Amino acid sequence: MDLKSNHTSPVLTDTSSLNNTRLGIHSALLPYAHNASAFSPTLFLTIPRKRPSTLDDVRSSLFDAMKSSSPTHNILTKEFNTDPTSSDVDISYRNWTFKYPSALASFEQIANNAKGKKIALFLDYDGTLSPIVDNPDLAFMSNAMRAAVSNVAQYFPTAIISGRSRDKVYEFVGLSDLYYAGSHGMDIMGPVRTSSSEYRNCIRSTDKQGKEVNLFQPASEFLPMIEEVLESLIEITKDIPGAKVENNKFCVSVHYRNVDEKSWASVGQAVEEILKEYPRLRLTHGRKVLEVRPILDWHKGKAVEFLLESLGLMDCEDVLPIYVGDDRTDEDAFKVMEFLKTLAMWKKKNSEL
Ligand SMILES: O=P(O)(O)OC[C@H]1O[C@H](O[C@H]2O[C@H](CO)[C@@H](O)[C@H](O)[C@H]2O)[C@H](O)[C@@H](O)[C@@H]1O
Repeated sequence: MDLKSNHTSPVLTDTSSLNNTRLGIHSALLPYAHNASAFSPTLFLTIPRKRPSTLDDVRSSLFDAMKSSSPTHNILTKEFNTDPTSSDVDISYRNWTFKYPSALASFEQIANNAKGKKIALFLDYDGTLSPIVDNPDLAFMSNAMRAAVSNVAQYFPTAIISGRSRDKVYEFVGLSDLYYAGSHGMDIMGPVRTSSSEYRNCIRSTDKQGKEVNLFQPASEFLPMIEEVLESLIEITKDIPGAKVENNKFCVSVHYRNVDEKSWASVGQAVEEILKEYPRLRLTHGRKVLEVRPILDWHKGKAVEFLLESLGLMDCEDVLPIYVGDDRTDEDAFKVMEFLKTLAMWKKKNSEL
């Protein structure tokens, strides 16, 4: 998978005027380009987006999305502490856990698969390293967790991939031996590649310890826009009790965890209202949070690819990347994991022919 020529600028997929959503196909199959116009439309999957007929449709679909991305505590804890055959376990959830069993319960199998392989570890922060708490500013990780991460980083390259700003997540984790990607991968501090295939758009920088690093910020041109939208979001939500706007540098989080459920729709409407003025920004959902980010073909999965490439681990058959995450935004990284696994199996099969 060659990322050499890729990192000039991830594509802008401004689809607002097209009334459809384009999903970039896997980067192994397509080169990035400076701008959207350089992309062949055939390189995208085009998924028609249902046109809502009334304003109420818009409101209720956003509200449904806010509810569905905020699963109840009940569902979240079932897997860990109740009898999975108990009658109140939701069948579709049970089917889901059957298809995707807990990795913790399969630790031995994972360890066996890892034998003889180089592991690269990618960790989400909120809900993975730290517990979910009401106040995002107080989502501290425990000392035991910090020690575990520090320990694992002595053995394997380890990176934190978070929706938070890179500085904030570094402040929480406080470990210098790791790589950090903030803003859902749009702000990566990674290793300097020793090979000749330097990324064109990386900025050579130094980390807090003075070590040379590569900084990759594919959304840097959006910074003024994000700062502007941040101010507007703070203003428009200021009278909704419990709503909280968080500056994540290249994206903005609008939290509704502490908002009365009756007012969730007001939060959604306020955000949509502001976004009408910004067709180059889009909305994604996390755990009781709406996230505003640039319309870039860049996410946590791309950040994982970028770091693997930077570490010189992308084309190696003996590499086992592991990603641990709990949120919708981590799905992008899970898809990359799946793809890399398929690619490795395909390569192995071909080499045996
Ligand atoms: O990618 P992550 O590291 O998982 O970050 C995703 C978002 O996490 C934070 O919000 C979530 O955790 C908060 C603290 O537990 C919780 O109060 C909130 O409801 C959750 O959505 C963070 O505050 C966001 O900015 C991140 O985007």
